[in-house]
Amino acid sequence: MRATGLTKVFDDRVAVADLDLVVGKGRVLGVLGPNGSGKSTTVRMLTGLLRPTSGSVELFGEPVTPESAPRLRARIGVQTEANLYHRLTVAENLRTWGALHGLSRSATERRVSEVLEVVGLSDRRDSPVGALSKGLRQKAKIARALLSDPELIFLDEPTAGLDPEAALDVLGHLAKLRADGDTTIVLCTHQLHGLEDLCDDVVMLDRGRVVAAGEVTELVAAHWPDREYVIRVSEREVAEQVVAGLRAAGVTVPDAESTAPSLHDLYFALLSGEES
Ligand SMILES: Nc1ncnc2c1ncn2[C@@H]1O[C@H](COP(=O)(O)OP(=O)(O)OP(=O)(O)O)[C@@H](O)[C@H]1O
Repeated sequence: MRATGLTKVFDDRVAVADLDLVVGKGRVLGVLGPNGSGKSTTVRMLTGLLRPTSGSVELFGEPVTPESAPRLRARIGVQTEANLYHRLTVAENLRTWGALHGLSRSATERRVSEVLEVVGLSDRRDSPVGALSKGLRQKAKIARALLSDPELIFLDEPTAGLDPEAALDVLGHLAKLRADGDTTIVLCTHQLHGLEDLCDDVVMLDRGRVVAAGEVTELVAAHWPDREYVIRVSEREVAEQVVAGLRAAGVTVPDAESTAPSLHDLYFALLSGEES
């Protein structure tokens, strides 16, 4: 997937400005940013739901146009497309989705079992969706996005409203999905916990503009070029002696207790003006 110069202006409000993006096959891209930064608008343009004011999108090597969009959209999985039917069971919801996507009955049955296994929901396949917790419902939506075995899936806030444990569980299942195959995943979120282990690449948006884009480890390292070294010792006095020895030898040790910055630190440094 590739986006070039992607821009969306609503009336006189610039929602997304001149966004360039490439997502390689099998990679996980996190689109990050605070409320109103342009994440949903970006995803709606990438999935062919919203026409950009200017710029272009390519899916599977083909330009997205009003004519090609429906055909290309059939090849991607989108988590938020429609609500689940609360009175139907998880499996019945997925069967309905399979029929909508033209899957045969036997293919649907096979995929229902496979995707429920992937998201860890097999034991709730016969529960009505209305009886599921929010976290399990999110998993059911992710299962639905995976049903037609798409090469590319878009997830919008897959951990929204979940407690930290449920959020990590959902992210863990996505990480497994990444490890198992070559599904490309684009996910929008402003919840950073656990994201570092899942995303290969990130784009950080602020008021529609890209403030950072690239590989997570490279971005963090580029923002803090000074390397930090951790000396692990079991006693504090030993650490103090090491630091005192280094200082006596003329080495500058500014902070003996600092820890490595993370994606979380980078996010707040870039988007809230906080520096660690
Ligand atoms: N249909 C629309 N008409 C007018 N303005 C819009 C429309 N959709 C989005 N916007 C504006 O574009 C900007 C970006 O909105 P967008 O929903 O893409 O942000 P977001 O990062 O997804 O936010 P959130 O995290 O709250 O979902 C906002 O200022 C929003 O008010």
